[in-house]
Amino acid sequence: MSFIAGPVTVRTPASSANLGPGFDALGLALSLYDDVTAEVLSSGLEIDVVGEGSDGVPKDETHLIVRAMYAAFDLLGERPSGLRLSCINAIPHGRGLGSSAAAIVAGITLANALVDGDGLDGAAAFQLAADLEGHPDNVAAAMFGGLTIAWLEGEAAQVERLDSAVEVTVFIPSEAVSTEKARGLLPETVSHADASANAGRAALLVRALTGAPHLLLAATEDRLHQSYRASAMSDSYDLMSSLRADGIAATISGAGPTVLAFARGLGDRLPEGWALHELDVDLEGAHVVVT
Ligand SMILES: Nc1ncnc2c1ncn2[C@@H]1O[C@H](COP(=O)(O)OP(=O)(O)OP(=O)(O)O)[C@@H](O)[C@H]1O
Ligand SMILES: N[C@@H](CCO)C(=O)O
Repeated sequence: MSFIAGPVTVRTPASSANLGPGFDALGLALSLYDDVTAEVLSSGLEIDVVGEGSDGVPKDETHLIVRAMYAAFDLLGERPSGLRLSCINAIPHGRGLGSSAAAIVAGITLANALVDGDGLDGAAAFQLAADLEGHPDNVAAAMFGGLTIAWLEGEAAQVERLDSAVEVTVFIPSEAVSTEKARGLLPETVSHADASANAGRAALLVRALTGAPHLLLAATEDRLHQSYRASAMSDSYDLMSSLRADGIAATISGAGPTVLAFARGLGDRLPEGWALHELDVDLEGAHVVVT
């Protein structure tokens, strides 16, 4: 196997998972991006990070993008002799906007682009991303763009992708909550009534997000995860509840603590010290940037 020298740049979108009732299944790609450039070196590993996470992420082989690249190269049969990575990050870490999924998908997409010949096909790339992330919802949206419905057939990750044109505002608190911590707050079992309520709302949500926005408030009602996680993100839970009480469809984005609202013009609801972005749905997913 051989490699091209590069450099190659990959752009990967942020994503919001769950969207209320679609826990671990629904994902929406958002117009906030990380750009990562990689090139092959004769030896060594050089990593430069600008923007989100620049102070926190490791600059060695434990860097998540490098781990994903190596995992893809290992499936393909060989790693390059050395690598240089340059990351320009806009997706905040540990906020529920799919930063880890974007890093994993960027790494796999870059590895494919640096191989001189056939890389992993779409199904193999998605399976690897879902295995590395541990659940498929964010990686589906980051890889394919749009609105994604992901599920598992045994261990095999599956995805169905739809277009969506909803407008979104995200409210991002300054403090992170790790996905690991937020998942640890979930109960082992839930009631049949709660499970069936979520199944109905999740079905309705797919319709609401693909051309029936008047259904969004009802369709984003959740009983499976948001209330269980409220203790780790009480300001976010309060903001989401107050937006919903005013008729605005709002959810906790992914594992939180970002609040996502399907509306615009909400600047007056922004808590002090938080950041706000008005975003569109990204329809492209991760892709090589052609210059
Ligand atoms: N661009 C990146 N480069 C390197 N490491 C990253 C990058 N993005 C995320 N990570 C790693 O992933 C961690 C955040 O992952 P985590 O799953 O907790 O949150 P998230 O992906 O931002 O949120 P969510 O999964 O709820 O959408 C970071 O602390 C960092 O270790
Ligand atoms: N579905 C996941 C998304 C975060 O990665 C969760 O809520 O834990």
